[in-house]
Amino acid sequence: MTTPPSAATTGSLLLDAEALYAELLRGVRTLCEAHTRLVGIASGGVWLAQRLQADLGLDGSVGVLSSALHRDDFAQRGMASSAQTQLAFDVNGADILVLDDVLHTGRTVRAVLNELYDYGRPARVRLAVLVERNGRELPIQADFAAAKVALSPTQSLALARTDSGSFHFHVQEV
Ligand SMILES: O=c1cc[nH]c(=O)[nH]1
Repeated sequence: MTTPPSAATTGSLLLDAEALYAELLRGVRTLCEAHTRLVGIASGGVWLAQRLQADLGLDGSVGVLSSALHRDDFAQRGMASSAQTQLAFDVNGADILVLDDVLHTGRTVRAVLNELYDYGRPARVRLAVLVERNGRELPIQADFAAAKVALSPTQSLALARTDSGSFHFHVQEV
C-alpha cells in the first residue's frame, strides 16, 4: 500500500479525489495484466473502473457488481439499490480486479464477492480502492489503496463532483 504525496493524507477534511485517482491509476498499472478484467462496485466503483479502463487503453466495457441481493441486512432493508450486476464476460477462470471508492467495513465487498461467485469461479479476484478507512468488520483488505484515512466511527466519507468536473471526498458526521 502506498500513500500519495498530497494533502489528502495530512488530515485535511477535503480530499482531492483527482490526486487520489492518479495514484490509483499508478497502482492499478502494477496490478493489471493484459487479461485482467476491471469490475466496479455500484455505485462508487463504476466511474473508477470506467476511467481506469480508458486510461489503461483496455478494450471492452467494464463489469458492474451490485451488492443488493447479498447484503447481510437485506431482511431489514430490502433492495437498498436498483443497480444491477453486468458481467459481459465469462467469470470462470477470469482474473478480476474489483474497484471501489471507499473500503470501510468490508461488508459490501463480502456481498459483491457472493454476487460474483453466482456467475462463476474466477481464477483470481483482487481489490483496489481510492481510500481505505479504518473500521473493518470482516477479514477483507485491499490489494491497493491510494490513501489510508483514519476517521471516527461517527464520520463517513462522501464523494462529490464539483461544477468543474473534479471529484472530492468530504468527511461528514453521520
Ligand atoms: O452486506 C452489507 C453491505 C454493506 N453494508 C452492510 O451493512 N451490509
